[in-house]
Formats: sequence, C-alpha cells, structure tokens
Amino acid sequence: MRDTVRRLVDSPANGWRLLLALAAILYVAPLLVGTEYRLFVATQMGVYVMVAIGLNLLNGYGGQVSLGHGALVGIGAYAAALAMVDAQWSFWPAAALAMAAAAVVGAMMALPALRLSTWYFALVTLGFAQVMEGLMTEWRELTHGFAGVVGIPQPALLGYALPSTGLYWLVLTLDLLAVAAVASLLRSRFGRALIAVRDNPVAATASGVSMVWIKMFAFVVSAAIAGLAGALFAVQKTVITPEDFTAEFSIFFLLVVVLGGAGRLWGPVVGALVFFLVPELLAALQSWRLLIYGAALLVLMLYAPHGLVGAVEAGWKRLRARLGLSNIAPLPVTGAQQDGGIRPIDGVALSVRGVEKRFGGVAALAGVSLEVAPGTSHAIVGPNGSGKTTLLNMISGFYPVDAGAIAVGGRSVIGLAPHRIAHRGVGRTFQTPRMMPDLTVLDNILLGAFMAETQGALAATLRLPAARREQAQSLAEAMRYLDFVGLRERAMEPAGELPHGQQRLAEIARALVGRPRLLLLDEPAAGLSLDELDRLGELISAIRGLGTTVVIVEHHLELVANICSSVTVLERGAVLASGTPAEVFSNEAVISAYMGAHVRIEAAS
Ligand SMILES: Nc1ncnc2c1ncn2[C@@H]1O[C@H](COP(=O)(O)OP(=O)(O)OP(=O)(O)O)[C@@H](O)[C@H]1O
Repeated sequence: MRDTVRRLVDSPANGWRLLLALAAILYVAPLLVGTEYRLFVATQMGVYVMVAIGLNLLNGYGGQVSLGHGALVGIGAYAAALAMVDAQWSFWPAAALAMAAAAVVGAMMALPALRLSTWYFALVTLGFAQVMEGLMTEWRELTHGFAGVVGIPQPALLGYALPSTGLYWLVLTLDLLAVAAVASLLRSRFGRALIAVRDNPVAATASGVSMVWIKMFAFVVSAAIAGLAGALFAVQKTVITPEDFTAEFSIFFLLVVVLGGAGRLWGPVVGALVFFLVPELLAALQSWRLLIYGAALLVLMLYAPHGLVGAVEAGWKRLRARLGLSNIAPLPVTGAQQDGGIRPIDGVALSVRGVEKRFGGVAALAGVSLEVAPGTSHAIVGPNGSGKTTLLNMISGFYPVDAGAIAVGGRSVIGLAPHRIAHRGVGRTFQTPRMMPDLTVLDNILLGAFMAETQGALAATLRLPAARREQAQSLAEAMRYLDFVGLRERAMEPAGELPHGQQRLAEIARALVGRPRLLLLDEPAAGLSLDELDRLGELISAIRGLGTTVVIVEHHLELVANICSSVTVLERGAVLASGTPAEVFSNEAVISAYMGAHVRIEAAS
C-alpha cells in the first residue's frame, strides 16, 4: 500500500495527468450538467479568475498591492463595450482595445509606485479606482452615465456568435492560456527579476534590474490581463454600469489572491473557486456569509499565510517527507549541457579621486583616492567604521557621492543608478549575503544572468526557440559558476538553508554569472571556517585568473596578503597608506592605527 502511494506521489507525470483530467472535466461539464444559471456562474468565475491571475503576477510575485484592479476591469469592459456597441467593432479588436486601454491607465496608475512604499501605493491605487468610478458615471457623453452600456453583443468566432457554452469555453481556454503564459514568464529573466524585486531589491539592483522598470512592467502586464477580463465581463453581462466597478470589487480580487495563495501559480484559480462555490454551498446561511468569510480569512492569515495552495503545498511536502521522498527537485541540466569552460573576462581599471561622503555630522569619507589596474586585485582595509563599505557603496552607486570622481574603465559613474553601474560591468557582494531564501540556490544564481539575456518578454512568454536557447545557455552558465564555487550539489536546495559561508560563495557565483569586469567583494571572509577560508582564497585567485578586476574589503589580512597585489588602508574616512601588501603591512602608522587593534581583536575573538 505504502509503495503504491509512494509511486503515485513520486511521478511528476501524475501531476500532469491530474491537470489534464481536471481540464477535460471543466470542458465537458457544461454538456453533462450545464444549466443556463450554472454556465453563467461558471463563466463569471472564469472572468474573475483571469483578473486574479493578472493581480497575482503583480501582487503575489511582484509584491505590489493594488486596490485598483476592479477599476482596470471596468476600463477594459467600457472600452470593449463602447467599441462594440457605439462603433460596431467585433469582439477581438474590441478586446485588444480593452487590453491596451487598461494597460495605458495601469501605467499611469503605476507611476506613483516608482516613488511610494507598498502601502501608500495601495492607497493611491484605491483613490485611482474611486476616480475611475466617478469618471464612468460623470463622463456621460462617452460612458452613458448611470445607464451604462446596454445590448453588448455576443463575441463571434469565425463569424459565428458564441452561445453561452461557447463563451464559457472561450473564458476557460483563455484562463488556461493565461496561467501558462504567467508560468513561462516567471521562468524567464523577467519573472526572476520580479521576484527578486519583491524578496531582495538590493540583490536585484546589484544584478542590473531596474526597480522602476520592472514594477512598471508588472503593472502594465497585470493591467492588460485585467483589461481582457473586462472585455469578457462586458460580453458576458451584456449590460455594464459604473456600479459594477466599485472599490469593493477591487478589494474582492485582492482577497481572492490572498485566499488562494499570493505568489502561487494556481492560487487565483483556487481562490476564485472558493469565493464562488462557498456562497453557492452556503445559500442557506446567506445572512452569515460575510461573517464566515471574515472568520475564514482571519484563520487563514494566522495558520496558512501562503493561502490555500500554500497550505496544500506544505502538506504535500510533509507527505513526501513521510514517504521518504526528497523535496529537492532534480537538477535541470546534465553534465553534457554544461560543457564548455568559463570564458575569460576583460577586467577594467577603477579610479577613485578625492571622494567625500558625509552622513549628518559624520564624515564617512574625507577625500579618498585610489587607482586599481585592470585585472589586478586590490584590498581596502582599515578599522571598523573607517569608511570601507561606504566606498564600495559609492563605487556601485548605492550611495550618491558628495564630492570627487569615480571612473570605471575610464568612464565616470557619478550620478548613475546602481543598476546602470551594474550594466557598466560592476558586480558586487554584500557584507551580509543578499539571497532570496525561499528560492533555490540555482534560481538565486540565475538572477545574475539578467543582464546577459537579451530576449524580450513576449519571446520569453511564448517560449520562442531563441528565448529557450538563451535560457538554456544561462542555465548552463549558472551551473558552471556553481561548480566553480563548489556548490553544484546544493543547487536545488532553498538558498536560505545554506550555511552562512556557502551563501557567501553563492553570492559570488551570482555576481560572476553577470560577468563583471570589476568585482567588489565586501568582507567575503567574515564568518567563514578555516576550510572555507582556504577555498575562498583559491576562488578569488581563480576569479582574478579569469581577468576580472577584484576589489575586496577585508579584515583578514593574511588572505589579503596572499591574494592582493595592492592595498589601501583607510582610517576615519581618509587614506592612511597604500602600496603592495608587504609595504603597507610593514608601515609603522598602519601597524599602530590598525594592525595592532586588529591583532587585539583577533586575540579577543
Ligand atoms: N547609511 C548610513 N547612515 C549613517 N551613517 C552611516 C551610514 N553608512 C555608514 N555610516 C557611517 O559611516 C562611517 C563609515 O561606515 P562604513 O560602514 O563604511 O565603515 P566600514 O569601514 O565598512 O566598517 P566595518 O568594517 O565595520 O564594516 C561609520 O561611522 C558609519 O556609522
């Protein structure tokens, strides 16, 4: 018995079979048990699923809360209805117009997202939804005011008007296509960037992702999906009025996403199903409905924060563990696909001249200068608080420069945003590793390939051959760098489960996948065991061997002496000494200001 269950649970093909069987049931159900009323409810649910799929992309995967999606559905619905009724368009061009109109309005709505924090932004979207509702009522010449748009015709396919079963099938098909499209978008660099912006914006930016751009992208795609749902909403209801698109309507979609499981592919489907079926089943308890909803949501938030799908996933993992099955997915690449070594990198020079930075009354840097030749490794050392990390943050654009000049490869990077500096070939790691703990190590590393990939979002979503080829290349490249840092065996484990030292190595691998011409490492040896320290030394030498210029902030002076050809010592934001490790570490001023203290620190720890 246990073996049978084990076999059933362990076959990935069974998951697909189940999915196909469910889809087949959904397609044939109207022929077997369909009544007009049931078809109406099922189609409406399908339309709502569509909105929730789009909102899940934005909210679940992108971490942006929109309380205005109901209004975007309204815009799609009005655009399609007016085009079909007043301008006699057929359904498909009207649906395209609905998507475009919602996308444009969505982009306008997203503009504040670029400046505001999540919850302020949510409030802005709510306000926006109210304004849109007002416009739908007041702009009578266009929207027909309170009366709304009536007599919206049925969509036609190849010249034949679809009966209600046909509309149900159309919505079902579009829902399945939308899930598939979101799934393949999520597997691409766009999806990885979106999730990274949600989970670790600093890592995303350092990997070359523009926060502004990716948030805008998510909002526009999500709005376009809401627009398409709006067009379907209009043809299904045949009459639309401003009252259909109230603020509660918007909040409803957010609840569907949260209930089903934000950031879970099938979350919106399950959420909408429960929101629709429960009232049907609870018809006898109609007056208690809101109370039951509220209580259910509270319980869910407390005990299943990842929604119903999240709870099922957790249960599934427990079941697999109990059956002695691994929850770690197999590696998606074979050794053969990984063939081909790591290509050399063309390192660039770094020049820092008279750089200053103040934080209130503290002068973190007071006129620091240093030069690093291409392809060499340079260390920045100094007592705690001497300004080392601040300098790295300024070279990589995370802090603006108060005064002075910084050039990478002879070109100034002053005033550039961090993601733009990353595009100039500057990669970095952080004092505390910036990993996305719930993603696999491999997915974390793949974020580094963001800049190397060039395929557009549409090509990635449609999985065109060129996009698939590029993704396969990135995967192979990521695996090569995981091998390089010695983490191949742990590629499919959640990054958060790696010990601290390995997270550091993984972060270096991520930076390397971006093929940095200048690599900034912030205290890579902190917290490493002696073995790991040896490995790190070899690794940094190997990285320099690739050709990359390496700048390393480090307290571990033996490591510095072994791997760096030049050193700058900072003290209280100024350069105390610079030269070869031998020169610097025998300098009296350095010994008394730093190394003495350092030796004391080491002795104490
Ligand atoms: N974001 C910030 N806001 C205010 N002060 C800051 C900020 N970042 C750094 N500082 C201050 O600037 C000075 C230099 O800090 P920094 O982190 O660059 O030193 P560090 O040499 O990297 O030290 P450590 O070896 O401890 O990492 C310190 O006095 C610190 O308190």
